Amino acid sequence: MTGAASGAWEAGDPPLVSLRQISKSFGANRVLYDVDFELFPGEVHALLGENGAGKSTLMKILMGIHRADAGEVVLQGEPIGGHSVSDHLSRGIAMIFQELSLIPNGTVAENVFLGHEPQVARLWVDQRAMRRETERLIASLGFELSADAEIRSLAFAQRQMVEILKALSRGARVLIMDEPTSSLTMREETALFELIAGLKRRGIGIIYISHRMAEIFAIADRLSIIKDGRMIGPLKPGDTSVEKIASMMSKASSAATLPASPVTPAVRPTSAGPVLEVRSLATRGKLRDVSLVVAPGEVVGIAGLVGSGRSTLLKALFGLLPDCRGEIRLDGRVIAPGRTHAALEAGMALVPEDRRLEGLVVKHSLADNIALPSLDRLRLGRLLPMVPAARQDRLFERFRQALNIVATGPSQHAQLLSGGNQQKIVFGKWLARAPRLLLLDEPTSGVDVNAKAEMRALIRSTAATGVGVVLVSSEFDELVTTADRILILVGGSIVATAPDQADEPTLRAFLQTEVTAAKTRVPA
Ligand SMILES: Nc1ncnc2c1ncn2[C@@H]1O[C@H](COP(=O)(O)OP(=O)(O)OP(=O)(O)O)[C@@H](O)[C@H]1O
Repeated sequence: MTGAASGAWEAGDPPLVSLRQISKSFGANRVLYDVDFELFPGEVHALLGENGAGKSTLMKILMGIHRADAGEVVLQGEPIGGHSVSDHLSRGIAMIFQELSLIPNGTVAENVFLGHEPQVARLWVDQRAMRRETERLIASLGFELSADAEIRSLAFAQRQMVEILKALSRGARVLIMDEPTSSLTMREETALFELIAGLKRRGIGIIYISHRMAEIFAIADRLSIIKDGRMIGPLKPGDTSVEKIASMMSKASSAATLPASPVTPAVRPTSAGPVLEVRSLATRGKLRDVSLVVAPGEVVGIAGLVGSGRSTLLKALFGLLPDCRGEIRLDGRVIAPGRTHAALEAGMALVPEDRRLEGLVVKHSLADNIALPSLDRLRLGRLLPMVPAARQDRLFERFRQALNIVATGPSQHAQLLSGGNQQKIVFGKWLARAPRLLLLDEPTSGVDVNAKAEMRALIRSTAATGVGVVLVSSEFDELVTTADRILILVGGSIVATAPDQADEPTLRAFLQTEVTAAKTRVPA
């Protein structure tokens, strides 16, 4: 599907939204410089830029969360004055967040109309009208969804649909989507693109933020790039290429070199054998009889659909699941399952998928965050347990350069960093510990295209020092370019190894075949 071909947007239509000459600073940090941006009815306009370039800030101004220092937001020819989220929402501007904000034990209809329920004589909620309206909306978009279904029973993609219904029920004309495919299976991704085509036909304009180039070329009518707070574009996807966009986004492209001495190696290999040996690992319902071996210097990729048990496997290895059974050996030494402290001590490190919940102490400084797992090695000495701030700052500086982290300095609070830069901090803090085994769960999710390449090179160069790596990723290009071997996980079991040297389409097709085969297999 090409964006322009499937869209309702025609050049010459008046714009739905115009952002004119927008400027914004946070304290002394100037983030946006005189930015112009337009969105037309029925258009998918992709917004790109390196992590920390200012995309979310611009969108928050459009949504009324932040007020611009200068410039104006114009909706269908009318400038929007104040900055109030409810005002902008009532004018039809809505954002579909990555972390969805639904009430799990409410129904679809209750969530869709949350906060603007139809009422009977302003006394009570008109349940029937709410259901009827929800069903009408569902039917008009051709969703497969019941108005009565409870949110907690729905898959992520269906929850995303509810978020979209919620926005449309409030009369949204502008939808902002931030990395909407990151938690979707392949089939759900196709369904989302079809849904977007339907929204376009209704004249809804979509601002699509993503670091995944393939999907931008699949669905965007136009794209604009923010570089260091300044706007480049708009461009037509047909007039450019992934390489050109990557070089337009990048400042001076920084060399992906790991700081040569990551603190000091924590645990030296005790044998020349495998780094990791796992036998018959199982957790109730989620992992079944998983066995795998990782050699020193090897990157083992795990491919699977959403819900196949990929994150569970990493958590089980790292001792985060108490009800886990089986045998785990690191450098030949047995690590009891369900013991995080033992896993950490033995030299494992886990970069979790959910950086905000599991990866960062958001109210602490970047230097604190990056140093946290390495404090024992940053201390002055055994008898002098204090950690000099300068050591933490130096550690932060090394990773800031290697990963091109956009931050005001080591003392900046982690919560003020852009999403992609937060991910780089989580990645850096575990790399700094110099682990023996690095467990990576979607390590480059939300990270810009240049930084993705840098992080992948870093994973390779870390492995080259003898570290074992288990890499879970839903980005097939990441697996085929970074992993030495790719295991296929279906329904909590490793069912196959992908063919050597498989390219992206081969891996995609191989996984699909294994998923289909697993459905027909009789359970043992
Ligand atoms: N509330 C805030 N206070 C201070 N600084 C902020 C705040 N919000 C964002 N920033 C800073 O503004 C800059 C732009 O951040 P923004 O989140 O807009 O980037 P982004 O392009 O969306 O990045 P990403 O791709 O990583 O999501 C960053 O340097 C960030 O640290």
